[in-house]
Amino acid sequence: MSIAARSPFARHTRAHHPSCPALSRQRLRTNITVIIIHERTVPCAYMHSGRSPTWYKFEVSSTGYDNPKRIYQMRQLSFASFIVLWSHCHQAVDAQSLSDLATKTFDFVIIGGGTAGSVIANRLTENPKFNVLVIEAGPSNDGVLDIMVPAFAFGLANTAYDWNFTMVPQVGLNGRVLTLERGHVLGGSSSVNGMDYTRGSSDDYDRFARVTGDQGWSWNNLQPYILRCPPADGHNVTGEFDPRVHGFDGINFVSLGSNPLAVDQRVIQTTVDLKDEFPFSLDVNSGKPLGVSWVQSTIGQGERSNAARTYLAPKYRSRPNLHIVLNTFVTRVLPTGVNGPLDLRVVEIASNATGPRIRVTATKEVITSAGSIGTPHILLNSGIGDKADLAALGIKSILNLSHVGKNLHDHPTTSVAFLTIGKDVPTWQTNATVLAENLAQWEANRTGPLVQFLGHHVAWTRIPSNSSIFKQFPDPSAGPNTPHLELTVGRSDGSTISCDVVAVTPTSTGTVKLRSNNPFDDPLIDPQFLTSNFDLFALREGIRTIRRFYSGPAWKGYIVAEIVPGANVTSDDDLNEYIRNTVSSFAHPVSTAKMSPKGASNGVVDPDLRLKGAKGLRIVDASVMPFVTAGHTQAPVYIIAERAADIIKAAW
Ligand SMILES: Cc1cc2nc3c(=O)[nH]c(=O)nc-3n(C[C@H](O)[C@H](O)[C@H](O)COP(=O)(O)OP(=O)(O)OC[C@H]3O[C@@H](n4cnc5c(N)ncnc54)[C@H](O)[C@@H]3O)c2cc1C
Repeated sequence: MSIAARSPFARHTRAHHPSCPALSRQRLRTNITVIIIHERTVPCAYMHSGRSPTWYKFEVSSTGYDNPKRIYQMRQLSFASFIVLWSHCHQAVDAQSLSDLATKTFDFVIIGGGTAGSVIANRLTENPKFNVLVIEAGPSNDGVLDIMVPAFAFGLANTAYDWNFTMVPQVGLNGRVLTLERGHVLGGSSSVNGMDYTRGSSDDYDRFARVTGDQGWSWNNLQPYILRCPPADGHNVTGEFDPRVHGFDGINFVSLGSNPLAVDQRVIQTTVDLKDEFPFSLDVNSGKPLGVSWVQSTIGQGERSNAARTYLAPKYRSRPNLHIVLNTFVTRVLPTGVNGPLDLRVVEIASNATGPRIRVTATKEVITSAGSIGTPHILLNSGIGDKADLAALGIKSILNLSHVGKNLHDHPTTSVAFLTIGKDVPTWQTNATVLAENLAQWEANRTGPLVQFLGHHVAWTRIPSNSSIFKQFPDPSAGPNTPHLELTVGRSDGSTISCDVVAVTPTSTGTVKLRSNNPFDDPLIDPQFLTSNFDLFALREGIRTIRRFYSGPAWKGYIVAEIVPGANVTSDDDLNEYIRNTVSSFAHPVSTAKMSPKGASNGVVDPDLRLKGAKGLRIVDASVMPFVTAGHTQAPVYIIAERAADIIKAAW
């Protein structure tokens, strides 16, 4: 059952409003006015060809709502998506339905219907005796083209599906202010992410086990949960992955790229020509990711496989014991007020900043799955965090846990791009006719170029052990199977090749703090990028490594020139300046409510993910990782959430 109220505009589907590329002003049948106020070209983070897709900025006004003007951005062809977006944003639960929640009984209340929250909701409601409520701040993911179509993944930043966070000025990046995308929609960041599926290394999980004192978090002991995410795809994938390291009956889809790229063979040839430095690795998810492997993505049956589509599929959403409320913001968790140990089973919610605050109580547990930014934000607003910091903002402390919001790890990334002799062919990014054709194919049978997202290969490399940097820093990686660098080789759009260089074992750590005592104010996010020289060294090393990759024989006569940073940018100082001016977040913030051993004074949760110093509340999301894994972070979140669901079920 879903409690989400129906939108008055829900009837405005794609069928009612076909694409309208020439639109400049459109009055719809309802009271919405849409005006294109600004047209701009968004530089493609992953391509340096200068042929970025054109986007449009909309000012939207309506009567009858308390938030009459909003600015949205989207592709021209996505006007229909705009209508879906608008209707979803206004599927607000009315005050009556919201206060009705306070009178109902729930065994578990899950804060955040994101990646982890969807897994927990699914697994707990397998038991018909558990009545579960999920509270999600964002709208529904249903029918949103930019979420469903894999190739449109970059269209989701700065929309209503993104929290639109900005960071504090980064001292390590010449004071630049970066954005941080986070999913603000059912399915959370799995609904907006780049869909890369990487578990990280076996060392990463063995280190989780070591630092938490719980062998249940080790690579071997997590295998039942790791194998719940299978690769499934229509084409012949022999030689592109290792079926022995995958399960085939999980809920999520994971697949291999289905549209061959012109450069694929050159990449594979490089793993032969330069095999000492860039060996072929059959499966990035074997626990030993080092080498060049085929990319695995959370794409299935031609569509993004996000947690809302899979773990909250209609057959699960229709369970009578699962209740999902959308567009509803959790402001705080509160004590039950019963004498005895601090018992945090009350959740305070509101539709918006000025609306009434309603309290919902869980009879068994509250599970916070609001992500690495949302979770510490809610805890701090609740008075759970560093007592002195909270006092400075006038917030009464209910639990002095100084590590809340500390220890923020994220992956800094820069890029390298080359000009090739490859010919530009019109693509959906550059040509409206091609886009219309590709979209028609995708809509007809979920195939074609729009099922692709970026390239097919990634190289995972280590900084050599005799490198000078290890005289200044201990090796920050979790072990010898663990890469220091991710290099997205083989991403080509015809005439250019681009490559993300990612430092996947960063040593800079930062914070998530409160800006004010108003829960509706965005937090202060400060990853402290490149404040550690190790991270700067790693990115320099990454740029030099990628230059060696593309100087292999397979690329002779194909690569014409280096576009950025440019072949003349070679000295440490010049590379440092380029890196400081270009680094952005790879969108992998974690560890802001990290796990530590039972009884340890550091950390925020114990290895069973219970909040330290209280009862009634667990945290299950990316914030509990003690370190960032050396890979993308959604697979670890799925794995953590699958095990957490079993821990919770066992407890009850
Ligand atoms: C742009 C982008 C690209 C990425 N690319 C990749 C990739 O290619 N591969 C990969 O493995 N990982 C990628 N990631 C990272 C990965 O998606 C995340 O690490 C993972 O999904 C986080 O899961 P989570 O459950 O911790 O949080 P989320 O999935 O973000 O879920 C948190 C949920 O809580 C909700 N919420 C937050 N605060 C509140 C509140 N106060 N009240 C109610 N609800 C609230 C949010 O709206 C959200 O739905 C990417 C992330 C982004 C944003």
